[in-house]
Parts: sequence; structure tokens; C-alpha cells
Amino acid sequence: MENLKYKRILLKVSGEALMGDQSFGIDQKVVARVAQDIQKAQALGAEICVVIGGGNIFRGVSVAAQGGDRVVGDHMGMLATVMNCLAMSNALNAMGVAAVPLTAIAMPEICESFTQRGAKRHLEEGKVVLFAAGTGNPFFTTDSGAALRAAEMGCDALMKGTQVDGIYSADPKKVPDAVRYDTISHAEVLKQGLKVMDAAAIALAQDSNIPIIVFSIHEPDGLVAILQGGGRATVVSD
Ligand SMILES: Nc1ncnc2c1ncn2[C@@H]1O[C@H](COP(=O)(O)OP(=O)(O)O)[C@@H](O)[C@H]1O
Ligand SMILES: O=c1ccn([C@@H]2O[C@H](COP(=O)(O)OP(=O)(O)O)[C@@H](O)[C@H]2O)c(=O)[nH]1
Repeated sequence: MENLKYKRILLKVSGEALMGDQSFGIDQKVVARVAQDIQKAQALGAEICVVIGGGNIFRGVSVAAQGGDRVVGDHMGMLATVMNCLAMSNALNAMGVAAVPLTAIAMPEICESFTQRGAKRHLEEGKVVLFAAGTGNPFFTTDSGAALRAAEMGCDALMKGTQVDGIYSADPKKVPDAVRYDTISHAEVLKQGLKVMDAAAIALAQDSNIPIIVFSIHEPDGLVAILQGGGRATVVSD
């Protein structure tokens, strides 16, 4: 076993990342690549929890934007995260990694419901646990779900694998000369209103003293490199 920088982690994968080059849905090639990264991290001795967003399939705000009921939209968004979790746990199982999806909204015919006790047991048995349906409540995001589960599971870090390679002074997709941070505090991210993760998630991680590591999910072996103390990422810690 290597001496890892973070032993128990929560990996947040954005739903959009799973689209690959498609404009919607799940690209199985991307799922398999991310699953490989998880497999390698686990082989190093990391204990891995996963939260996947739903933005590749559905976001609740899109219903509200058309005058519909936001709560119904959010229910649809949470169901999208369940689909992504099932795709990822399936890919992990297919490569011989024991993985179990746990949902915040009961659907016993499909997967086990989340309890902290049950999730810890699965993790201690060496399985990858995937948390589906976010927090289980409307008006939240999977970033908040990720911070919540990271706190509940006693994770050493919340690793946000996203489309960009860290936190910048402004959205790098809109402001090409934005400056990238290697490190920044939770308080400064909140103060500057940096949008890479929602404020509720950052505040929850700050309260629970959990560092957030923002890195590109598209960088093969990026996760492993960070666990080994290298890699390209922004580390948020106080
Ligand atoms: N200050 C910033 N630093 C980095 N990325 C930012 C920043 N502001 C906005 N973004 C954008 O935030 C996106 C990631 O946030 P979000 O869409 O919530 O991701 P996810 O779908 O992974 O939850 C990035 O793709 C980036 O374009
Ligand atoms: O605790 C939660 C988590 C997610 N969602 C819904 O699920 C959608 C997909 O999640 P998110 O936008 O966080 O996905 P990502 O941007 O990470 O792909 C959100 O837009 C919400 O509609 C929710 O209502 N409560």
C-alpha cells in the first residue's frame, strides 16, 4: 500500500463529463475511462465514494425556466443522477471492482437506500460506494450532495472532477486570461463568488474541515496523480 495523501475520498463527477462528445446522455467510453481511474485509485489503497451529477440528462432549473414546477424538475434531475450511478457501478462491476449504488430516494427494486451505517459497512468491505439522487431534496445540487456525503462518511477530501483543471479568478471558458489558483481557502472562494462549485457545498465542506480538490476529469490518471501528491488541481483548504 502506498502512502496516499488522501485515504478516504469522495469523487464528484459532473454529469456533463459523461456526455463525452455527445450533446446529451451517457457515453459508455467516458464511463469506462473514469471507472478505470477509480479502479487504479482503489488499487493504491484508497477508499472511494462517488457522487455523479445529472446535468448530461436533466437539470431541474430547465423545467422552472419554462414555467413548470421546480420541485418536479428537481425530482427528474435526481432520477438522472440515479441513471448515471447505475451506469458507473455497472462499468466498475464489469471490470471486477465491487461497487454498490446507494440512493437517497427509496427505490428498492433498483438499488439499496442510503444509510450512513450501511454505506460505511460497504466501504469497509472494500467496495466503491456510489451515492445516487443527490441529497434526496429539491433545491439542492449534487455538489451539495457530495459535500454532505463526504462529511457523513468522514472523507479526507472532496475531489471535484470537472471540465476545467482547477479554480480560476473567473470562468476560464468565458475569460481566457483568467488566472488559475494552485491553492485557495474556502472563505476566499465564497468571498470572490467563484462559480466552480455552489456556495452551499463549499460552506458545508468548510464547516466539516474537508479540503476540496478541483481537477479535470478528462485527464487520464489525474485522480491517481493527486492521491500520490502530484497532479494538476486547485486545492481549497483553510
Ligand atoms: N472561477 C471559476 N473557475 C473554474 N471554473 C469556473 C469558474 N467559474 C465558472 N466555472 C465553470 O464551472 C464549471 C464547473 O461547474 P459546474 O458546471 O457546476 O460543474 P459540474 O457540472 O461539474 O457540477 C466549469 O466547467 C467552468 O467552466
Ligand atoms: O440534492 C439534489 C441533487 C440534485 N438535484 C437535481 O438533480 C439535477 C442534476 O444535478 P446537478 O445539476 O448537480 O448535476 P451536475 O451539474 O453535477 O451534472 C439538479 O439540476 C437538480 O435538479 C436535486 O434536486 N437535489
